[in-house]
Amino acid sequence: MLEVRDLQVSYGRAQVLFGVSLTAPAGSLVCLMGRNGVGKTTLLKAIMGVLPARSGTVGFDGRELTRLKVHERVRLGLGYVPQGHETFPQLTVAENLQVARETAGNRRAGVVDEAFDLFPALRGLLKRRAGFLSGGQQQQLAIARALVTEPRMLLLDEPTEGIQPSIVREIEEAIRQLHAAGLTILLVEQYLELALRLADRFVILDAGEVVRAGPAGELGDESVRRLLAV
Ligand SMILES: Nc1ncnc2c1ncn2[C@@H]1O[C@H](COP(=O)(O)OP(=O)(O)OP(=O)(O)O)[C@@H](O)[C@H]1O
Repeated sequence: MLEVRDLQVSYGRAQVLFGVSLTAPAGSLVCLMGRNGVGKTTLLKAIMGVLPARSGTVGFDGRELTRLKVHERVRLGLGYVPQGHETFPQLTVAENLQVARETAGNRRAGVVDEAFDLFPALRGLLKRRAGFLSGGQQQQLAIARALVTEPRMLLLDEPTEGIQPSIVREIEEAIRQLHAAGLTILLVEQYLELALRLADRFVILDAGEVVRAGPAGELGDESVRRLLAV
């Protein structure tokens, strides 16, 4: 279970998160939503330790993570797929996965194969440099890269953004399978229909604060749609 309490985050003097609290129960899929620029990416980065929290706490499975470094959070079970995937373009698919496995200190050999079960197309691209893959394939590689660290929780930042529809469907199916397998997932997703199909719960941010949270069934409410309308 992930427990974020009263998190405040700033870029220099510009405060972006103003006391955000949210809970993702073990095994749940929580959709983090909100208009552009409200702080969704900032929240994920602060949960991972990519950005420091000014105050507040991040707890995971009973441990306080707030002062730990990114790689320590990875070793404790958090996996992260950043917005725009951020794969290493000069490295091959195999090397991208190898780097992640080493960072996490994971020696189990079968783990890469399991990631390919989810995205079989990547198996034939092992020697291709990531920079030469399509955007959708790079996104799949980024998810596979997070999975080889064997996380218990996955943070996914808009994995379907700007991706061709056929691969969006594959990514949606992969997320569904990971959720069904028991992974806890925090998914940033702008597309309401996708959130309705995947989420158990949702949290909406607006101007760096949580303005609404609840079970996914409420996502269809007019009042929720209004919070998301541009
Ligand atoms: N490195 C940075 N330095 C200063 N301000 C930043 C930086 N990154 C983001 N911001 C600002 O912080 C606010 C929140 O940005 P953030 O990327 O977290 O929002 P978001 O909800 O993820 O948006 P989007 O849906 O567009 O990805 C925005 O006003 C943005 O301009």
